[in-house]
Amino acid sequence: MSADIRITDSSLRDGSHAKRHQFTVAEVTAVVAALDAAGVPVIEVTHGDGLGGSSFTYGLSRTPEQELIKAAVRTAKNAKIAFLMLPGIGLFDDIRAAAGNGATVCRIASHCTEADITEQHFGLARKLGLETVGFLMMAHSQPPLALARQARIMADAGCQCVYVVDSAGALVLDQVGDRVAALVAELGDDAQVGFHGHENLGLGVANSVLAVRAGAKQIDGSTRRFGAGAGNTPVEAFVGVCDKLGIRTGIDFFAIVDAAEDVVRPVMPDECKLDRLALIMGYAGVYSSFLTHAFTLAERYQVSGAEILVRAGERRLVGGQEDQLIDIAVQLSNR
Ligand SMILES: CC[C@H](O)CC(=O)C(=O)O
Ligand SMILES: [Mn+2]
Repeated sequence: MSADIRITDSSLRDGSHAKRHQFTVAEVTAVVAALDAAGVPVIEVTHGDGLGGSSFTYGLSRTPEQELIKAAVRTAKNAKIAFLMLPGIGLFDDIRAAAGNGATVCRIASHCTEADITEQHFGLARKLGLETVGFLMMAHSQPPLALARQARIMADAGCQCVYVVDSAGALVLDQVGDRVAALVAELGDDAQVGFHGHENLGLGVANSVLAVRAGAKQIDGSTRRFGAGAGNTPVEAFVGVCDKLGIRTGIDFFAIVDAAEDVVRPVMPDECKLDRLALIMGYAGVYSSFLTHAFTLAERYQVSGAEILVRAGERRLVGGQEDQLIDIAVQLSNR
């Protein structure tokens, strides 16, 4: 069946944050088999913070991510396997290794004002024959035209689809449509536009529909919302909504619903909940992957996780500044 949009499932990458990076080969194999059978066209597999993310700062992986990528490639019959990398966390050699292990979609992420740090990485990925996707993270923090200018930098560097990434789950409805439309107008036929949503204000599906209406051709989600914060746009709900709206995804609704319940849920440590901390992240515009760090620090320093996140929002912290969460927790405990 041909599709109007392409969905990338990020459960095995964004979900890695919620899993504290403890995936096993058996879990990845089971999830990839189920998603592939349901018709998911692209499955992302990497440490939550991308290639090279396994570290004290971001959390050590249980299984080397290249082993997980190999298992995913071995298992998928039709789906392409994607990986994420953040320049400075991962290195060129990590991209080469992922390509050598059979991944074919290279997703390079930067904070949404810093697209120029991705230029060399897109160049390398294209040289290796990889399909390229760019992530403009924390997209709520910049207005549409500023984002579009950053998208142009990525497209000129060889990126084939630039994503508006709502890392904090802070964007609300038209704020998504306006940003996607600005990128579509800027990029024209030079690159597609995508949208990556988080559920922190409960809007992942609605925001993704507005992204499609504004011209997005690629949409991210995670089955059972298995992602950072309150999780990502739930793929199974989004597929059901698309079916009803006549937007073809190529994914079988009943098969993805079964995969969510029978295969993905058992791999998750807990449901990704729309609870107090997740809501605060969406409201205050805080990077979703800070959630597990806030939990750990709240316990270690006997302070409020909610207050850590509110202060992180006030400081306008971006991905990569996880160590400042420690500073906030220490200040709160000395108070
Ligand atoms: C650390 C990378 C980050 O989790 C990428 C992403 O999914 C987002 O910004 O939402
Ligand atoms: Mn995310």
